[in-house]
Amino acid sequence: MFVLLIIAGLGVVTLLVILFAPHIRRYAAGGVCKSTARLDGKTVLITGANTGIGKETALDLAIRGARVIMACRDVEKGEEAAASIRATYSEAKVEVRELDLADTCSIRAFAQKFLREVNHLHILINNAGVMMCPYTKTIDGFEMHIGVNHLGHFLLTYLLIGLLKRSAPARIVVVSSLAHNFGWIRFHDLHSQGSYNSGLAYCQSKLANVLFARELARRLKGTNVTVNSVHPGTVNSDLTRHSTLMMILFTVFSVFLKTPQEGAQTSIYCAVAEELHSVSGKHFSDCAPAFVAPQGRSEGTACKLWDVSCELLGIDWN
Ligand SMILES: NC(=O)C1=CN([C@@H]2O[C@H](COP(=O)(O)OP(=O)(O)OC[C@H]3O[C@@H](n4cnc5c(N)ncnc54)[C@H](OP(=O)(O)O)[C@@H]3O)[C@@H](O)[C@H]2O)C=CC1
Ligand SMILES: CC1=C(/C=C/C(C)=C/C=C/C(C)=C/C=O)C(C)(C)CCC1
Repeated sequence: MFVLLIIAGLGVVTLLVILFAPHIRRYAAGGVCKSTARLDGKTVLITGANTGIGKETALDLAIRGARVIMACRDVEKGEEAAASIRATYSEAKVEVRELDLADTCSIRAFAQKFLREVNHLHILINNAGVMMCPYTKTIDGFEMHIGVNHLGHFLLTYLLIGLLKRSAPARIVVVSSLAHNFGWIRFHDLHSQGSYNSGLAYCQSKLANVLFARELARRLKGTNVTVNSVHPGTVNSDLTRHSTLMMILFTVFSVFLKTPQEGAQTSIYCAVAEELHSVSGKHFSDCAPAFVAPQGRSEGTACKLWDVSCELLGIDWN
């Protein structure tokens, strides 16, 4: 009897989901960037642009007329993505360059070539990310989440900040997550050598993204280079590739999740919206200002993280 009731309940829920699917989809899609701003003559750099949110961001900004440089660790995958963008929009000015954020030599080589060959950079989107991977270290010995999601982008931004300032007005968008709410910066064990939890390591790195954006905004005051962080929403992308459970959940509940195109809206909004021209150091979700957890608002933590990041990367960024 009990089993029959459960089966009947599940049946009713499934039927309701099917019936209301269009409404659920519309609600799940979240905010849309309504700006029609053109980017002709502007240069954009997007990390992790071969798939998911990064690829959709690249497509949108290319349609607005920008020259879009897609920084990808796998050039072959990057070229496939660029080809599919060109297939959608034949005039897209997209190009692929190799960048592995898990290797500081690759980041330095990328930046060196970039500075030699590209004269302007108006929009930098720090989008690439890994989530819940098994314990791994980057080439330089950093735990993978903090290494790629935070330190890799920190170094990249440091190397390109001069160009961004010279190209001002310029914008930096840091793709963080709601997951920053559940993170702490574990200064005593930043690389999780004592204990490792893949979920918490991801949350720590996403909190680091929020703190980096706020601290960088403070330091960039008066330069006409702004920086904001973003939560894209819960997006059905390859991000779940390291967690079978998340992959199953995201597939089963896909109707409730954003598509990568919907997930790209807030990044696009922060990159182009006219009303944000002088807004800096803020966090956005669904193309609107969003809540930042108390640990993401701590100036002391942001400052300490900045110093620790410089020390780990062997750079002097004041
Ligand atoms: N999907 C979601 O629900 C949410 C996503 N986010 C954030 O959005 C951003 C984009 O994620 P999403 O599009 O969903 O995920 P995807 O997994 O689809 O895309 C991640 C991108 O990052 C790239 N990447 C991973 N490691 C490296 C590296 N070492 N060097 C260079 N590039 C790398 C991937 O390249 P490759 O394909 O070669 O692995 C891929 O292009 C991430 O920062 C993520 O944390 C935040 C909240 C929710
Ligand atoms: C609990 C739960 C879900 C929600 C998952 C969420 C909310 C995931 C958020 C992931 C983020 C924010 C990742 C990147 O930063 C699903 C899948 C709807 C299925 C039903 C159970």
